[in-house]
Amino acid sequence: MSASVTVRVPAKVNVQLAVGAARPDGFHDLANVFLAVGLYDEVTVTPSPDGLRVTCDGPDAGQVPLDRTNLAARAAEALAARYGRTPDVHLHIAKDIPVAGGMAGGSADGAAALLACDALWGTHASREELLDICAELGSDVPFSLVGGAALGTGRGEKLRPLDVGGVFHWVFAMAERGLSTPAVFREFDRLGEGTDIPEPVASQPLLDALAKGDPDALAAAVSNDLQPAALSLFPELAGTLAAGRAAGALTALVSGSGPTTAFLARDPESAVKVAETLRSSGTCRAVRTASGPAQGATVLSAQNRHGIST
Ligand SMILES: C[C@](O)(CO)[C@H](O)COP(=O)(O)OP(=O)(O)OC[C@H]1O[C@@H](n2ccc(N)nc2=O)[C@H](O)[C@@H]1O
Ligand SMILES: Nc1ncnc2c1ncn2[C@@H]1O[C@H](COP(=O)(O)OP(=O)(O)OP(=O)(O)O)[C@@H](O)[C@H]1O
Repeated sequence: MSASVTVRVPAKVNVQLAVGAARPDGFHDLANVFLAVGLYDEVTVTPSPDGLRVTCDGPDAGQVPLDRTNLAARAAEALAARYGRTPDVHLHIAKDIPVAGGMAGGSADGAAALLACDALWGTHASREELLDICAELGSDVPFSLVGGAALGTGRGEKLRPLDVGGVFHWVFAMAERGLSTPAVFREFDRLGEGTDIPEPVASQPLLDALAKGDPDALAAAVSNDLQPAALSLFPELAGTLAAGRAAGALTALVSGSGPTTAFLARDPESAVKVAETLRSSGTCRAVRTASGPAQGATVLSAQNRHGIST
């Protein structure tokens, strides 16, 4: 049995986020087109005789809960419960995905911890079982496991993989503070009060643009129904979006529930230019470039108790 397993897991951007009316259970039906992008967390799991423990390093580590509310801890507990064992592991998160940024950072850690514990414990859960546990943990977690590009329906957990015909180059601007996902959905409900909210449907031009790998067509088709709600709670984001557009981005949008803003560039050179301009614009905390699609949660290395890679 391995004594340490490391899993790498990507962030996501939603290139389409169509949101329906609130359901009786409080969730919203979505047509959620996910694209995984190359900003990664790594979760390393090792046996811990003293019980479950979480540690974290990285620029945003101070904002990550280290108790049992951490999605990585919840994933380890969920897998252990299914297989009738104790979740006696140390989970270390090397965090590079912004926290509370709308890029599914916590969800990514949940998916990574699940895959890592499955490998460490040799539980050999089926893909379906892993996806079931992911869906219990959160709406974005199944996609973090799968990666690539996918259409999420239901609350976002029912996935259909999508073809992507090329690499898309993105710039991400991190905001000065986070936004709470439930608060953004609540604001969406408030803004929509008294209006007819249509059923969420995936955009065919958008799916075609992804399949062709055509950045201009994708730029013309992206949409995010949560953007007005995110802007209402965080009006300064309008300035960041405008700065990126003025810098030559093909399009600018809020990533998921925000407040990270996403800018599509035609090529890597143009992404670097947009990133430089945004960095000096004074409208954001930090700027990163990343391309997608990126691979979902992947076991990077496993070591036995003698420290030998297996
Ligand atoms: C905004 C997105 O990131 C887009 O991918 C997701 O829809 C949010 O996914 P997530 O963070 O995994 O969300 P969950 O942990 O499942 O739910 C957190 C909260 O967000 C709201 N929520 C989430 C998903 C959904 N389809 N409808 C909702 O209304 C609910 O208030 C819920 O209590
Ligand atoms: N492993 C984790 N990493 C970061 N935050 C976590 C983690 N586990 C739980 N959380 C909690 O979840 C909250 C949201 O963090 P997260 O980074 O997942 O937001 P997000 O990227 O906006 O999520 P999403 O895009 O899925 O809506 C944090 O404020 C934190 O309290």
